Amino acid sequence: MQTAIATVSLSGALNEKLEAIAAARFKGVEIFENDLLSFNGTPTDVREIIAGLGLQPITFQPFRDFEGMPADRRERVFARAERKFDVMQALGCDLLLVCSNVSPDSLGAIDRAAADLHALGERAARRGLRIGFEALAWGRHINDYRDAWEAVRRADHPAVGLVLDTFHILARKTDLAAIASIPRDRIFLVQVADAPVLDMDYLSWSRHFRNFPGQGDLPLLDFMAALQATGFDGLLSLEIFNDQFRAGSARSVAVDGHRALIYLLDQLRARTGVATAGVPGLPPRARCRGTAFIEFAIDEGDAPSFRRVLGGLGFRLGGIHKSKAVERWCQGGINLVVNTEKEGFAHSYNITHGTSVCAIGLEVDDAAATLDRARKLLDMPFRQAVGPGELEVPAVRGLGGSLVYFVDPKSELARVWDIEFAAPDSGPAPGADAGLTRVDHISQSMHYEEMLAWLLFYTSLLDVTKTSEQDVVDPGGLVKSQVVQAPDGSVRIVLNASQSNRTLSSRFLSEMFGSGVQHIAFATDDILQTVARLSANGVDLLPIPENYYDDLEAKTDLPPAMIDRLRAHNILYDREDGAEYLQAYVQSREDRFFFEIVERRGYGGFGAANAAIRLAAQTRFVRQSQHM
Ligand SMILES: O=C(O)c1ccc(O)c(O)c1
Ligand SMILES: [Mg+2]
Repeated sequence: MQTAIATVSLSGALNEKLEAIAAARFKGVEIFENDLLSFNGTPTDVREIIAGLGLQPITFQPFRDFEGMPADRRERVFARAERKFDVMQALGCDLLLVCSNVSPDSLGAIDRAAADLHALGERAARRGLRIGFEALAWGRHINDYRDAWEAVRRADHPAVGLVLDTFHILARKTDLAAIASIPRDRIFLVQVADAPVLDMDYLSWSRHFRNFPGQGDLPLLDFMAALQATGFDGLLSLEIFNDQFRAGSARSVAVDGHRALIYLLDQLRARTGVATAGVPGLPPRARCRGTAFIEFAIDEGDAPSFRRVLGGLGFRLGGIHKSKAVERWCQGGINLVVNTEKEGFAHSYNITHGTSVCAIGLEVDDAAATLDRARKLLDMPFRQAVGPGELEVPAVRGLGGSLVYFVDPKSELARVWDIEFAAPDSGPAPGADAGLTRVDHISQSMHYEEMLAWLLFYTSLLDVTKTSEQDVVDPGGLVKSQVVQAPDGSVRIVLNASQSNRTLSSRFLSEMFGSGVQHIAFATDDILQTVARLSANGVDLLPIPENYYDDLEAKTDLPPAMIDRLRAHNILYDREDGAEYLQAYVQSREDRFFFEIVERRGYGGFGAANAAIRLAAQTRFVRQSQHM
């Protein structure tokens, strides 16, 4: 299988797109005519750029409104095609993609389309070129791959073949059974695109909302399995019309595309047991066992107050790094790493972002295999110099340049705390343990354009599923929120983004100079006891308005004494199908990260019903603090 991507999928000028495509290690490229027309260079120049980058131009496209034109316009259409053939020969590209006619002037009948395709095939063959015919979902007469195939079959010309595009096929929910009857050498090109399920006309949906395989909701694996059954081993190309991708960085979008394709073929192998030739086998998606640690990059000036916050939350100093200015703070099964080093990764991260989470450590079944998978998915491994007596903990770059480390219970990594840390001689007197048991979830804020990329990063690497996208109302605008989580809930990561720059999520991005962890939720088995201890430790919780509790009283059958306790401690409450969720937020005076406490009583969600209340309370609180 040869992997490729269409230039239309990326931002920039043609040369920039080509460079990004080569850098992302694709072999082939579909040249979109508009990218050529707007490029300041001849087709021969483009041919040289492509060759210089080690790429192959696999298709020139699209050639529109061809088949079924009335007799008086037919010659004109062929003359137009001959001009495109000239360009293709200069480009060194042998396949012209002809998409089905959308013109109201066009005439139907498969035989007419077949005759036109045959005649075009004759002309193409004279120049050593080929024609691939594709059914657009909104084609006037041909909008179904089965009709396109019938036209190609009847054209009966070796230079005329079929182009299958998953968007057009799956958007219309076309039955896939007929793919099995298409001889594999008659399929000249397969274009893959995913998309979220949206209720809109095919053309707008296709031109603005396509995304990479795995980023949308279309049953791409069903299609791939049907295609694999034909023995197809040809060109597989991403053709993604997406407004966010066109606005993003061509280089990172191209890498995302390749990652998505590798992951798609990996899932296909897992499903059918048949590997795709030329695609390396990957270790399975990493099974998550929990959050091993969260590392904070802190400068020395901020460290005392940060330690006070941790102490107030019931954490105690559990270890001091043997050779670095790094501390381990513990409570229940939670490990927080406080890094105040003056060099190295955490230090540079702190210089750019200030006090922030610079790394997340995930416990997986097999850390080395996880890193191997990450490499094969074109994720970015991270290494820095390791001192004597230190372990090299496998890591990749995560959101906003932060790190994701992998540890496991089966290697030396399991003993990292014993190997690298010594017991503290003395430390600040700890506040009372607050009963926090584990990291419940980590919430990350990012730019809207990045969200699809990070969903793909997590879902392709880890054994996690994503929930559907939710809109949360912030006083400053809407926030899109989507969760990736392990099947057993051992790891839950909430991804937030908004297009408004006035939401808490966006203010965090500007305050922190980039995307990153905005809040961390710790779990407790008894939130009432936890908040009582926090209160005794002098920790203030975010005030929740009285109206909220009045409404809670009206809509639930909670006993008044319980409502009073929730009210007294500023605890938010949600119930779904008998399962309960209780949450409280630690006050934060800035638009920076903050902590949350949650108790789940069989509850799997994230208190979506309370999100708007909480965001309003936080916004109000930060504004008041800033005016004090
Ligand atoms: O949106 C279009 O017009 C268009 C053009 C060429 C394609 O291959 C396609 O899938 C869509
Ligand atoms: Mg297409």
